[in-house]
Amino acid sequence: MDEGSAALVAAGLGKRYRRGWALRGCAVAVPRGRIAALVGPNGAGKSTLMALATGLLRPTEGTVAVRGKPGFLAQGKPLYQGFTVEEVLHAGRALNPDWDDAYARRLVAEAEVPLGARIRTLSGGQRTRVALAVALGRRPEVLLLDEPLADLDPLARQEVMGALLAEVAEQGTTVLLSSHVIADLDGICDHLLLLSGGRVQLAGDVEELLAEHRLLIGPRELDVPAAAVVERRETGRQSTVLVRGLEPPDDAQAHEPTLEELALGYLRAGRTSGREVAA
Ligand SMILES: Nc1ncnc2c1ncn2[C@@H]1O[C@H](COP(=O)(O)OP(=O)(O)OP(=O)(O)O)[C@@H](O)[C@H]1O
Repeated sequence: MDEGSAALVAAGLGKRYRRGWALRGCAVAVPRGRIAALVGPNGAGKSTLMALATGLLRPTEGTVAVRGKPGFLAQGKPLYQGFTVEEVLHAGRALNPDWDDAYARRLVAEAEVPLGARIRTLSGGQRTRVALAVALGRRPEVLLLDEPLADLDPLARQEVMGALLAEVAEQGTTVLLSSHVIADLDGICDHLLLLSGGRVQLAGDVEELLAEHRLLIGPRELDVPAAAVVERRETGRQSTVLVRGLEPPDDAQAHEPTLEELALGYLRAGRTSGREVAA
């Protein structure tokens, strides 16, 4: 990876809370203009990485840098519940010297959210669209979104992602987006950062990663070189094996994994090999 062109870079990054390490030895390089998926199970360190990148937390060791004007949408979309949408936009303008009011208002109008409505009366999807308008109103170059899709129904998730994609494609914004629903990120994210137990388990260009892997389905006794196996499961008389950099054997069906199959394979493998960071 060429770190020189990266918009978000971390080296040897670690964060220790009183209970132990939440993140350790993380090397990250998200290339400029990419939409990067930040994926991992509960407690993997995703929010911690976001908070370190935005400067809300200080690293215990190592470094992290955002190269460009940052924008951040924290988990839970913190907007004042008693404010109207108009008041939220007003606060955005008052707090940010480089606020683009026309742009933020256009995004709210596109979401068909009434300006006079109080935040607490909005649906989850509408609230997310307002929170995104506030985050984008600053015209960030690097946008960090911590689970923006949580609590949204599938239709609202699609709408929010569509709106976000249209904006960042137009502006060339770099995005780091965390989500538990990996299927939502398929076809949208072109870079993957997979965290597990506070470590980076897999990172890189999504298309390249998918092309390097195959999901094999074959007989239980399917013979695959151990070095190529990422994860292997046996059900009944069948083996399902995720492999990297291997010409599929003749007695197996092979297909390129989806982003979800790839990520789940690595996450399950990480769980069983006990690579967690000691607390
Ligand atoms: N303020 C804190 N004090 C102590 N421990 C913390 C704190 N914040 C997070 N942790 C711990 O650090 C680890 C990583 O947490 P983090 O919130 O970064 O994970 P996450 O991947 O965002 O999880 P989730 O998917 O559940 O949101 C967890 O073990 C968590 O308990």
